[in-house]
Amino acid sequence: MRLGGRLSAAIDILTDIEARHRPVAQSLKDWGISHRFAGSKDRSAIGNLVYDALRRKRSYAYRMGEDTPRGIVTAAALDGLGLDASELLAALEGDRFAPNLPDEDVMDRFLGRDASGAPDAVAADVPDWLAPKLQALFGDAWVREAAALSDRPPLDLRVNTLKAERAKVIEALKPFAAKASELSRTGIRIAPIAGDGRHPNVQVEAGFQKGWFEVQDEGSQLAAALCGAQPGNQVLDLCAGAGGKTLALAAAMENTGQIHSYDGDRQRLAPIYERLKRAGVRNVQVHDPRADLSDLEGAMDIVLVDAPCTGTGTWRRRPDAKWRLSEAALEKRVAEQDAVLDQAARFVKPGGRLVYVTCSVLPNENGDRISAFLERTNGFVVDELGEVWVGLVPGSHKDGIHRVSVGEGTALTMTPATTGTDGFFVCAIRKQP
Ligand SMILES: C[S@@+](CC[C@H](N)C(=O)[O-])C[C@H]1O[C@@H](n2cnc3c(N)ncnc32)[C@H](O)[C@@H]1O
Repeated sequence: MRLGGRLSAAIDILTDIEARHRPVAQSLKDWGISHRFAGSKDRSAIGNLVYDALRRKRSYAYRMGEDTPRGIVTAAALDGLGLDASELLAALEGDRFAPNLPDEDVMDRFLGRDASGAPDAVAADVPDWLAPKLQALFGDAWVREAAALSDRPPLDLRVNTLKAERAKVIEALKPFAAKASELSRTGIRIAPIAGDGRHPNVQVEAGFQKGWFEVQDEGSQLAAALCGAQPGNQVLDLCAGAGGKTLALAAAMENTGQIHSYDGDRQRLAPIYERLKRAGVRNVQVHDPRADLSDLEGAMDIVLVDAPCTGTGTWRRRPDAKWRLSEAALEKRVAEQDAVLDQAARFVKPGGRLVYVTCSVLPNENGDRISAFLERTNGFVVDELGEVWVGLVPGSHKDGIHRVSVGEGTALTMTPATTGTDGFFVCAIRKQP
């Protein structure tokens, strides 16, 4: 396909997403099924256009002066491919599949204009109702923080230290310019996609098949590391899902002690068995939703609650979720978070810790949930995670991350703008002996 056909496809897919409120991955997949002639490069290029357009939907529409799929896909092409208007039009010449794009002077105006004159929520590329919530957390920096949630994300890997050293994995992934992560000691980073390229499918690499590494955002790796799990510990991963954090904890515990991995949804838990096997993990017991966990009550050194959340911290990877999120969905998540915190508390042993994690940056889902929990539950105090962070991350400074005062302690919020990771919140609360 030439660029014209790719642009037309991206416009069709965006129109479908908007008309039918469909997840972007689903729309792209359906398009692929009904256009089997399109090659993998075409699919990635179309995917980039659609994702970029969704990431910056409002600021692109403002700068282009046109809030239509055509307007924002054109913006994504100019921005993402680094073309000027005449280069874009020249690339479409004689292409009968090319869409009818905005005029050249409109494109020139787009390129000459940033979104600084726009209302804050437009420049930040967020729905209006979320602006006050983000402002409450980030203060004057909120537009910059929110805008960074619209960047293309890197591809992050976690080295499975049960099977390989980081240098060995980096060497194996040399063709992809893989580099040691800046913050996570077990992390490897492959830079964000440039232009119309794509990330390598690292899961077909021999190293992946051998269990040397997992795909895991650096923020998720750090959230697991902040649990401070030690060899020999007893740990309950209460919202284990497909096991991303379970695997990281198992490696930190050097395959000793015991991790109990549970999830309320059997479907989400299903991939964990295969992943544990590939990673060579032997200290995990998986409990399906029917399991009786009462034997674990009052016995855990660490209970990890990787809570169900709105996922605002992952908007770089799932930009469509940003526009689908509603106040009702947020309220539903908040209720689930309160319930799962109450459920978790009874498993913590005296002197043990409950570590609460979300991949959201919204205070309602984060510090507010812990404050509410402390109000209705006796005997827990919030740890000082700021110092733990400095100890964990080589060369870091305590101002390199958002510290959030909760109760008498400090929780942390990671963001693309500050830590270069997805957005994550981590708070550790200790059960008093
Ligand atoms: C953020 S995801 C977990 C991701 C996973 N820990 C990882 O690192 O890959 C949240 C999970 O919580 C589960 N969940 C929600 N409410 C729950 C509850 N009350 N008890 C146990 N699991 C719950 C959901 O099924 C979902 O899999």
